[in-house]
Amino acid sequence: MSHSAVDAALALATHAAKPAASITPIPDTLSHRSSISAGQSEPADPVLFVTSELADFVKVGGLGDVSAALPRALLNHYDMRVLMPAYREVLESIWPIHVIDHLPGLADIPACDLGRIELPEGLTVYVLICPELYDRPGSPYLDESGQEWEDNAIRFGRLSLAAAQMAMESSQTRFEDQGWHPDLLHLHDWQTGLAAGYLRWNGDDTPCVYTIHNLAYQGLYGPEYLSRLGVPESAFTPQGLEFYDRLSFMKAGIIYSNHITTVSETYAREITTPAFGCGLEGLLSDCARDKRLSGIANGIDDSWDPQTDAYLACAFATNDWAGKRANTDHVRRMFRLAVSHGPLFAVVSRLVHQKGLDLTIAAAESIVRAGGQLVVIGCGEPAIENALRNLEARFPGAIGVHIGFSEREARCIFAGSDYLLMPSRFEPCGLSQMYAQRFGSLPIAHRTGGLADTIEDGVTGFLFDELSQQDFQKAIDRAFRIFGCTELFYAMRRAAMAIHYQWRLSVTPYRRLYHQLMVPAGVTAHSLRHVSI
Ligand SMILES: Nc1ncnc2c1ncn2[C@@H]1O[C@H](COP(=O)(O)OP(=O)(O)O[C@H]2O[C@H](CO)[C@@H](O)[C@H](O)[C@H]2O)[C@@H](O)[C@H]1O
Repeated sequence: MSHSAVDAALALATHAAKPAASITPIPDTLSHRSSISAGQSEPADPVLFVTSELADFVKVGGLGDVSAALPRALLNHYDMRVLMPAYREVLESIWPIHVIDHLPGLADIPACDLGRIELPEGLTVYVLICPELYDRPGSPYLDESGQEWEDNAIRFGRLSLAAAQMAMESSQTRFEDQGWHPDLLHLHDWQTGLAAGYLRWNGDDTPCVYTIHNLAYQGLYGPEYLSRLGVPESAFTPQGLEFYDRLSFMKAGIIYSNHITTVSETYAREITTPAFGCGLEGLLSDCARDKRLSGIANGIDDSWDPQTDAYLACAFATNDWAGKRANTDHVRRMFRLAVSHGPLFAVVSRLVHQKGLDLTIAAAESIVRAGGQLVVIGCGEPAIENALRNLEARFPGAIGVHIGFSEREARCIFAGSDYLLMPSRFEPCGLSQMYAQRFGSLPIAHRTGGLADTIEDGVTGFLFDELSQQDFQKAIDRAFRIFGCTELFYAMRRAAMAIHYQWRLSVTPYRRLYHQLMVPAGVTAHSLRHVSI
């Protein structure tokens, strides 16, 4: 059978769910004004992208990747700038920081300095210099022993407050950096949710887009934090940011922002249901009804290219399967695995309940018995880390585990593996499956969220419907069978490598959304009330 005949046969055999329509499609309202901005004949609209991670400095998971790529992808159309905390990794980076302003504190939130860093590709990053909150070892969210920083509410209250202070139109405190002042805030996840609240409580109507990357992390704190964070008592109601007697950063973002997005169309629908809504499904259903909720899929940046990736043992292109095999051999050596002709399965993941590692751990023995091998890189919950270490000890030479975080190793594993296991319980978008596909590793994944939208079952990977050991095992069995049919296997690889989820595709819906929300210059209805937050 020729390659194209195999491809056609595979395409016919697929049972994949096609990406469904967005629950709130963003209407095409881009006017000449935006295109003029794109052509740079008048200044592009200023947008502040507020995030707790940026892969240039620090990345815990997918948010770091998105924050590094999406603002850069939007730079052609907007004067996009990023705001983030000056963690130790930022302070110790090679990039000079120019201190440009001082932001006052509020209640228990300390005052801080605002620095500016110029990153490659013209990306300006504002950093919050507040060593007492951010200059420490550990991750942005956890201390070195894996416990949440006990002052996270204040740390991310500080980030949210800074975003609001920078956007406020108050004549007294109006922020401006050489004429730059944001006309729109793009907030990400619970760590930034209070920003929209701080604006509204001060009568400021600067538009806010709030993107949910993971609804499961909500930033919930006791009512004593109302006064500590300077949140008005009147906001502590079920219609405000109260969530079962606690203050919810996530709910603040949803309630006070103009529009909510999440990172795939399927997840946007899922979070309006009790199974995925984490208790916020009612509110999110209301948002959907009011056309305030949309799904805009993530992309992946151009550095994910097996032909140019400097981290790989051997660059390779589609059909250069010897080149791909050189990477497989390299990964086997990295993890001290035996020489083998069987398939190499991989996990590159945060080791958390969401990712269904319990299913992978339970399937590992059957993978080894069937002649496969497994490599894992990840870090997270100690119980999962220990279970994986035990697995490695039980199957030396067949299972290799690296508890840790390494971009280089992750890329080598995507390039060297045949299959990537992602039995996620839920997956807002998922980037790893897209990286794997680019590098010719076929994802085996639960049909949920962004996984359902980016994997075509039997063509660019394998999907299973029910989150059960049995269904997952069936998908793994199918992968073994395909591995034995070389032509089919290579055809799937080719199909997976051919898809490229470029950020360019996500830029258009974000532009439409920004455009819809930004009031044309000169007719802004911003409150010019004197406020001091
Ligand atoms: N030990 C390790 N070493 C090196 N790299 C590692 C690693 N562990 C994970 N990574 C990398 O971290 C990223 C993880 O991104 P994902 O999107 O797959 O999941 P995450 O749950 O973090 O993101 C959340 O936000 C993103 C962004 O919106 C959504 O796609 C996702 O569904 C949602 O859960 C990938 O780039 C992966 O390669």
